[in-house]
Amino acid sequence: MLLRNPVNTSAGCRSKYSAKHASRSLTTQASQRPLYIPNKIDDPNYIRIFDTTLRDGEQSPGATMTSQEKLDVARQLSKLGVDIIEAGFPMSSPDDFEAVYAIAKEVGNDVHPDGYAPVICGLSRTKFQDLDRAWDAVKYAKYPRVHTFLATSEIHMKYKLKMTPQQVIDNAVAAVKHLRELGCNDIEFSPEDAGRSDPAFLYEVLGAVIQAGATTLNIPDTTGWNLPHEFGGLIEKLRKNTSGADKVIFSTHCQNDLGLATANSLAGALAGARQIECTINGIGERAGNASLEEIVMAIALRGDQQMNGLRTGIHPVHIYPTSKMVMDYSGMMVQPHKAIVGANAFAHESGIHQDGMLKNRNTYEIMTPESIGLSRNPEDAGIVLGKLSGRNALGSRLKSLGYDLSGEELDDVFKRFKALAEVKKGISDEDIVALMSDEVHQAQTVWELLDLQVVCGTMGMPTATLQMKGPDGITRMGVGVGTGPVDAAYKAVDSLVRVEADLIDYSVNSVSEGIEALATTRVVIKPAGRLSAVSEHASLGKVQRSFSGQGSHEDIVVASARAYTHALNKMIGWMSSRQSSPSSGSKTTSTTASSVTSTSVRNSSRSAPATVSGKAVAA
Ligand SMILES: CC(=O)SCCNC(=O)CCNC(=O)[C@H](O)C(C)(C)COP(=O)(O)OP(=O)(O)OC[C@H]1O[C@@H](n2cnc3c(N)ncnc32)[C@H](O)[C@@H]1OP(=O)(O)O
Ligand SMILES: CC(C)C(=O)C(=O)O
Ligand SMILES: [Mg+2]
Repeated sequence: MLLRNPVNTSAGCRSKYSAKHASRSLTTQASQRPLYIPNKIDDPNYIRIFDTTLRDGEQSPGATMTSQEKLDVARQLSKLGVDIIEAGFPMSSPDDFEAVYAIAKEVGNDVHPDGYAPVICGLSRTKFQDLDRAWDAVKYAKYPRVHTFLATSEIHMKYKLKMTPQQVIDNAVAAVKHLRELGCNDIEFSPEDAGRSDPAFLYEVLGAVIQAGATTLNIPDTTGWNLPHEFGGLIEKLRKNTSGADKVIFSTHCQNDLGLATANSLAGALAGARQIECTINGIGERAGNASLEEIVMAIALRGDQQMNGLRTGIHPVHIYPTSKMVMDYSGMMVQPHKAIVGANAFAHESGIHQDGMLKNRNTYEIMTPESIGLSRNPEDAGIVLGKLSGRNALGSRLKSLGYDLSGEELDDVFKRFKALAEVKKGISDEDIVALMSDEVHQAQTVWELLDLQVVCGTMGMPTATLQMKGPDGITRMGVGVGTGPVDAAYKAVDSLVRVEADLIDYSVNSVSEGIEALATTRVVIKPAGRLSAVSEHASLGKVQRSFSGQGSHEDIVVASARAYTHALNKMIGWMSSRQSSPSSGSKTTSTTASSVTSTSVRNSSRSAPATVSGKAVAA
């Protein structure tokens, strides 16, 4: 239940959904928002953005939000600058009534310094009881609106409503008149399933509701059936043939069943619609609705050139924080390649694109991430290193990590980078640093893992027993008890090898498919202790020391133990070379390949969660 007098949050208050960057060029659009008059807009190029995330968006299966969450989203939509917030369907439940009511009272009266306050709208069937409830929920807003609808397609009238076309006209007109009698002067009417309705019948229904007092006519393509030219054509025909069309605003409401919701909405706007109904992240019934961020950015970026100067009052810099909030609250995560707000929308993985991005960001980005409120490290240009990356991208990342390489040196690291990227999906900075360490010291076999047996399950602590051949050629047996099977195996290795190491990174990839897939495990370790982590290299200067190891096996624990042993061997080899080098002096630890049995074991990161393809698992 919501408080009747919710605390008003100040516009300047920062939360985790606040935009970190301001976009100069794109925010100025919003400053000339025309004065709100329900049935007309003084600027012929101005498109009203009607956000229905809290109504149609909430109709996405599983996306219901609490009334408190709806209020938070409404506040955020007001920051974003949407013209109309459809806050819910008040008749649907007491909780939804309360949410719409609270949003109307608070957000609907939060007048911004430029005079803007969002219109707060509630949806209603044509039944008087619903209409009364909707009006009661919104009427305290500065600009209240009720949106009523009735289906007009043959199939809906006949099978769903069981009404004749004349009954549909009569009910629609009665609903609009009833709203007028209640004192509502901002009335939206939707002929549901207009996209599959007979246009001639639509002229009749729409003409009748205009006469009864409707101010906005919303044309829903309820089943996402229309193609862009078809939907644009429908808007054009309706504007031309409906009596009184010039006295109202036409609106689009496009569902996304064929993935055409954004294209259809823009086609509608080009044909004269001046309100677009959409949702954050495109959530909504079935395949969703037209996505607000796509529409707004298409108009912001191409409105001048391709849409005769169309514009909106949205502040794009709040798009990303709003998208994130809606994902968090609704539980509906967008796919990585979702336009504008997907995780990959500003990421570049292939070498040719990365090279272009490093030379000029306009080569592959049509907007900046900052313009939609997404912060990105300015140095990395969204570059994600992987199997398809090239030398320029790797060189640039190395540079940002402190290694200035070119020519043969870069070629060398690049070869090993490609080999690693074949088996590991995400290449982290730790991996790159380890590759550099690998270059300055290649592994030699000091300790060899011969056999490993792990006992684990829900009864008792996981225990590992193993056999390893040491630097002296003698085979020894080690035992370890750990929090998980991998931890136990590492403790067993430690019990024999006895060097101080911190585990920095652990990852597992399966390199073949199926239940018997081969697991490739990769670990990155560094010598424990501050001094031993850095040394000088003739051509590279100061080099951060870390050592990677890789191991493959059908058994993930064996693969992990092999990887760890491999990394330890590299580290031991490096330590012994430091000890024998006259320049290494006091920086080296006392541990060498020949003294490994006398040093104590410390591994501060061992209990940290390890990752399997990016997800946390107990090692
Ligand atoms: C295209 C759209 O997105 S439309 C909006 C869809 N959103 C929702 O439905 C969410 C909210 N809905 C609800 O909570 C419930 O459906 C309620 C409270 C509105 C109605 O619940 P109930 O009274 O139990 O009816 P129920 O949902 O089972 O059936 C809908 C009834 O409304 C009728 N109806 C459908 N649309 C309309 C309309 N626009 N105007 C009048 N009646 C309508 C149907 O014909 C059906 O009537 P019947 O009971 O005589 O057969
Ligand atoms: C209520 C109406 C506008 C709707 O959501 C639809 O037809 O898709
Ligand atoms: Mg809809």
